[in-house]
Amino acid sequence: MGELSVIKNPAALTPDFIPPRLVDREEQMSTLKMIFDDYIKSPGSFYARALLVGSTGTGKTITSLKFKEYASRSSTVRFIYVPCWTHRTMHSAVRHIGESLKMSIPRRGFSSDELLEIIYDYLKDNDMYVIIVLDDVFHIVNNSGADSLGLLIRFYDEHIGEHDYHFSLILIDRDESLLDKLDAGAKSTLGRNIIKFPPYTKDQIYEILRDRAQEALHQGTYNDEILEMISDVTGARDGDGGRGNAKQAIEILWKAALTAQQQGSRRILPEHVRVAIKNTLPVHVGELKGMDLHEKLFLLAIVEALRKKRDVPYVTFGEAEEEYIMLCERYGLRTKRSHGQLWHYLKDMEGTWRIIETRLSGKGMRGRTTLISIPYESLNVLAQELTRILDYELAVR
Ligand SMILES: Nc1ncnc2c1ncn2[C@@H]1O[C@H](COP(=O)(O)OP(=O)(O)OP(=O)(O)O)[C@@H](O)[C@H]1O
Repeated sequence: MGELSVIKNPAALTPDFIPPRLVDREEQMSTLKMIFDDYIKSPGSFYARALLVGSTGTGKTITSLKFKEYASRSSTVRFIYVPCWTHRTMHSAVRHIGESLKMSIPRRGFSSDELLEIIYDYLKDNDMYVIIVLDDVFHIVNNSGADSLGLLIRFYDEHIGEHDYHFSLILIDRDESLLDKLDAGAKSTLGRNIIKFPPYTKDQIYEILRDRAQEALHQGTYNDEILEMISDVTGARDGDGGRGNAKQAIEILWKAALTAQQQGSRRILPEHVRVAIKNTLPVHVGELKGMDLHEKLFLLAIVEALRKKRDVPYVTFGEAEEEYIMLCERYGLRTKRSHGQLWHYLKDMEGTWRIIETRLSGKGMRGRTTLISIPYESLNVLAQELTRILDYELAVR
């Protein structure tokens, strides 16, 4: 029997894939269009420059690629994309620009400034107009210094009077600290054209995943709750840096789908997602031993309630509480914690121990109730560990 296939189009889960639609980046896209429209419609008319900033996985690269699609439709302006993690010095970046134009660039003997002049003359002689994208430009600043970038940003200061702007510039960086490293002139020009990419919220990540899953996975191999489980752990949360990264979310979806497929499952199950999350996120789950006895019991109750569901990654607070009461009885504990205390434990498990995630139920359920999931660890591993600790602690009491 052949392997059951979950993944329909693996290419759609790779970083190179360009999705048909961008989720919630209309504002950034329209600012880009505003800054560059004159350059695109009347090439050479002025020097357009923009700085795209945002933490990793917030869609800066993909937005610049979508902008390229848009601009290429309506004009003769060409794009030259420079991945600065490959071309880490100004010299290497400028060579790459020349090579993209099919120029024969001498290997030695020219500084990057001289090469840039040669490229500029070539563009002028051939009546060509380009938009240069320097992605992750901090590599160049780190290796060649901010001055070399400053010279590029103010390139036409030396060519005043020509009014023949043959290239424009899009810079991409993780934060705005770049500006402080530039000279005053470059800083003020670029500072006026900053486009910010905030981290994605849970809902935005969910939408990105839904679109991606439709492209990449067979119908019926996943459901909304699987995608929600991934958005819960990757979507931005107030005051929690490092989240809101779409790249990580897509990677988790890919790993979960692959695990499901390798295990011969027809569908992605919550346990596949847990393994994928554990392999992707640098999450440190707190030492369970440090928890209160009844907090551990309540956590085991959540684990057991989730294990009964298998296909569904969430249990309600009520279901967890019922399971907790049964567990207390099984362990012969007469004094149980109150509803309010259990609620307090829940907040602690989410905020301090970082082992659960909660969300409010959406439509389809009567009223709004708190849904609990455990995305960071396999349920079997947790159940074993908790039972071992509890058996010991209760035996020695
Ligand atoms: N708004 C979006 N809609 C659909 N897919 C998106 C969106 N934003 C990001 N993605 C996807 O998430 C992944 C990461 O996006 P991208 O590479 O553009 O991030 P980035 O901000 O450039 O990250 P880095 O700083 O690490 O280079 C890509 O696979 C991209 O297709």
